[in-house]
Amino acid sequence: MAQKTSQSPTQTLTRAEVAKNNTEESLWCIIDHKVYDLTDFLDAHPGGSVVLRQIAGQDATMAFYNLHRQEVLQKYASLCIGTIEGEKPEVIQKGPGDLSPVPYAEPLWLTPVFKSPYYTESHRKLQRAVREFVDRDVYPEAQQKEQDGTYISQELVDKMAANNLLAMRLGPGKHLTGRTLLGGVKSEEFDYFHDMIVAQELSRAVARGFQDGNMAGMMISLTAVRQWANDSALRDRVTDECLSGKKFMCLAVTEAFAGSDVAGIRTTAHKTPDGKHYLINGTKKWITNGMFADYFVTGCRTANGFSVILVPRDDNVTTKKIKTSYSTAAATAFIEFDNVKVPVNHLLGKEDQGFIVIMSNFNHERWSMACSVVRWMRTVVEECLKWAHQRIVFGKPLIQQPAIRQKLAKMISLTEACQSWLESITFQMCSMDYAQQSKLLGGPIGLLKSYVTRCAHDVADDAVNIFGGRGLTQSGMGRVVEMFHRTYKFDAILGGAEEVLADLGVRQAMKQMPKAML
Ligand code: HEM
Repeated sequence: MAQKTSQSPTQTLTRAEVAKNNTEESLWCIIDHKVYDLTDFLDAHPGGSVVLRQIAGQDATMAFYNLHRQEVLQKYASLCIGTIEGEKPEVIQKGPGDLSPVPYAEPLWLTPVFKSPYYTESHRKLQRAVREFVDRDVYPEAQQKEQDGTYISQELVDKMAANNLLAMRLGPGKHLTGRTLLGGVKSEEFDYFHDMIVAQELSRAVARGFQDGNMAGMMISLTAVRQWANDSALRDRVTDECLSGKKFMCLAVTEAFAGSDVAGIRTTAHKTPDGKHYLINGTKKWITNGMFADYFVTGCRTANGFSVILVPRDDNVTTKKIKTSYSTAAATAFIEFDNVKVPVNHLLGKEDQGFIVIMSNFNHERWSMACSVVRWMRTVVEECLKWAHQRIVFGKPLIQQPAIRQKLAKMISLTEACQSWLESITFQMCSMDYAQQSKLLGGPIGLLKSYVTRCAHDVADDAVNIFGGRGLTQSGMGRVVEMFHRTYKFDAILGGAEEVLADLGVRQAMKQMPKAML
């Protein structure tokens, strides 16, 4: 029986030496040409000690990759005691910022040799820098918060603010002036393709609740303040507070009484007799980031219509946590406004004419959601390709089953089709001003989001079938697929339900219809 020793990971060992360490007193195995000492890990192994005793002293590479994600080995790197003499690890270890070598895991413009008319070196620089930031700084916290349901840390918010990631979330505009962006990108270069890159890279933290907890509320509400505030001093102060990460903002439109049907809301804003304030009364439901928001961009009924008002939190605002099917890290709230007094300069746009504020603001929100969902679909395609490639079923890799290849073909096609349409719409956004976008792109963006989430439905469905039980399990190999299947509906409902947006798209198209019969 071999003696248990404390070895250095740089040492080389022979297969014969490993074979001698085949008992509970000293249990080694080989995974990808590296030697692991599992003796002290036997009792801690989530898969139990029996399976480890069965591979004691042997090469367990096939068995390991049939059941574990590569990241398991990174997490337990301390168990590695050396490498097999004359052999080299074959598995690719991805570092922070690296592109994936898996086919279709990256959009075509990031795939070697493939070209795109839309992206410049500036986009590539931003993509590299944001990916590295997400891998290093966002991913670890996202995973932890998704699990424990607590909110984003001030430390990460500060880091994002310092790197102008918060500012970039609002899209192109004057709020970027004078800021140096990640990758050395100049603020005047920043267009909607840069914006798309930020949205898509951030969703690579694969934590759907945290993804919304990560300032999604500000992203969809500060845009309305920037565009529609009547008081420029207020606009600039609030912008500075939010983009520096000192204050938090959310969009408070939906209610128990009205979801996508914005016209049905019951929260009221009555002017005080002196005309200096509004008194806000009512409730809001499903408000992303509402739990920690300092400002609420709130849809209200006013004397003769609907208005949007920036409401600061005070003692008359109460927020209660709502548990949804993704993590409470999203800080989703039920809100009560009980006689909240707000100065009239907090009105956004004109009184009773809030629809244009909400509707034009929706475009960027819905488009951003489409960006993230498409990236999620791609991540799921990557997960399925990796799994089908390494999972052995009926004595051969899963990918050798034609039924699985049919599913993958469909998933890849849907993802590529959605990305291409997204890029085409993004190009239109780059060449239109805000007013043109509001007038002409509400319909196409509605159709895009609606179609993308329908495709997400199909991708999620096929992915779970490919993963089997693991696609229903919140840890281990299938955890990304499980999360996508559980949460893609957020994108199908939030920001306008699938059917409502599809209908909007057709109604808007009909407005352009020539009067004459054709
Ligand atoms: C360095 C060696 C190993 C480490 C660090 C390790 C770690 C883990 C971890 C963290 C899990 C939880 C699931 C996950 O996160 O993927 C797990 C599950 C499991 N492990 Fe290991 N493991 C090792 C080697 C092995 C080997 C060699 C075998 C089999 C021969 C094995 C069999 C299993 C099984 C059967 C499960 C349950 C999987 C499931 O429910 O899908 N493990 N292991």
